[in-house]
Amino acid sequence: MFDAAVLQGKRILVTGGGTGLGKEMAVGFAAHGAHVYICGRRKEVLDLAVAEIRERSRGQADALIANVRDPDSIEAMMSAIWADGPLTGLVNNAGANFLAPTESLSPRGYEAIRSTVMDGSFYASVACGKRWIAAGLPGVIISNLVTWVWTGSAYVVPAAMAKAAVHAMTMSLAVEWGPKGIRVNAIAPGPFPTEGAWDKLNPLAETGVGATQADEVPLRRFGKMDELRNLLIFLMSDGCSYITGDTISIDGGHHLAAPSTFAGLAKLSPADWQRAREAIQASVRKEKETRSI
Ligand SMILES: CCCCCCCCC/C=C/C(=O)SCCNC(=O)CCNC(=O)[C@H](O)C(C)(C)COP(=O)(O)OP(=O)(O)OC[C@H]1O[C@@H](n2cnc3c(N)ncnc32)[C@H](O)[C@@H]1OP(=O)(O)O
Ligand SMILES: NC(=O)C1=CN([C@@H]2O[C@H](COP(=O)(O)OP(=O)(O)OC[C@H]3O[C@@H](n4cnc5c(N)ncnc54)[C@H](OP(=O)(O)O)[C@@H]3O)[C@@H](O)[C@H]2O)C=CC1
Repeated sequence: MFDAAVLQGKRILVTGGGTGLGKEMAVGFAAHGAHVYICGRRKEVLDLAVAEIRERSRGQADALIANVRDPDSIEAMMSAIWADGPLTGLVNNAGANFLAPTESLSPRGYEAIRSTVMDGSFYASVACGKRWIAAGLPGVIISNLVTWVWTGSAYVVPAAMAKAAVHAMTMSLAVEWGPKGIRVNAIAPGPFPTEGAWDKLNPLAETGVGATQADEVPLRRFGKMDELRNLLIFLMSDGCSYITGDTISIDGGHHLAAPSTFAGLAKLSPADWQRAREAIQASVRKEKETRSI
């Protein structure tokens, strides 16, 4: 879909790029000419991921250990990267989440998710942004959100709240940093099964509902990693130079068919629809009989 050199010369950090969606994005960036950096909290996982990214992309990849919940750890990572040259792009991808009834969450449980998603995205964005601004360089920030920024979601309330905060950051920084040549966008994926997410969000047969079910997606399937890569490569490329401040869904229409909509009516037969129509019309007739004008 893209020229193999479309990201030549780019230097892109993907937080949480040692696993799941972040690793898949990193493969796409590196295969299209970028030097990718990934970070996370597990050295062995990162080392294996770097080897895999290099092999699958035939491109350049390096890893740094960093905890996005800790601003000092982010600063140390950025200093180490900048010592070899400035980044051109950042993907705020590191995330944390688990299913839990909200009334059961302790302050520490809430804090673990909020600090990873909201604080981590803020600290990493500012660490890059201040360096780009000081050097008069352009830059691109993309945050990996979820469609809950529009719909919310029960049983994952801290994650929905924190992602919504990063959605607000995206719109706000796009305006503040636009005049400095920094584009700030986000993506809102629907279900792309990964071990990390499914372990936390679909741990039992009984937890397989709506959010993690392919048959609730209008396109009737999960997302594919190539589809995710195509969007990320485009958003990161110079060809995307007039898009900023946007959060783009990539979910097969999932959030538009959310449980809060009438999506479940897909199961009605033509005979059911006929009975529904008769019932509605009967109600309208009854109301009409009592109209005064
Ligand atoms: C549209 C559809 C798209 C389809 C669906 C896809 C949706 C995508 C949206 C987002 C998805 C993701 O981010 S998926 C990414 C999933 N990957 C991850 O989560 C990786 C990172 N996760 C982690 O680091 C850990 O899992 C996490 C627990 C969050 C933090 O680890 P820590 O070591 O910091 O924390 P711990 O000390 O273990 O725990 C901190 C507190 O949290 C509490 N806690 C931990 N697990 C708990 C649980 N299950 N229920 C209640 N409370 C829990 C503990 O009791 C502690 O509180 P006290 O008892 O008070 O001390
Ligand atoms: N899979 C899906 O269907 C969807 C996923 N998303 C988003 O995609 C992103 C990736 O999720 P996914 O790949 O599925 O899940 P993973 O669990 O595989 O990815 C999460 C990554 O974040 C890293 N991470 C977590 N906490 C920290 C931290 N404090 N500092 C540094 N790195 C950290 C983890 O590494 P480590 O633990 O080693 O630090 C891990 O590599 C998340 O933001 C998620 O919300 C959005 C919508 C749908």
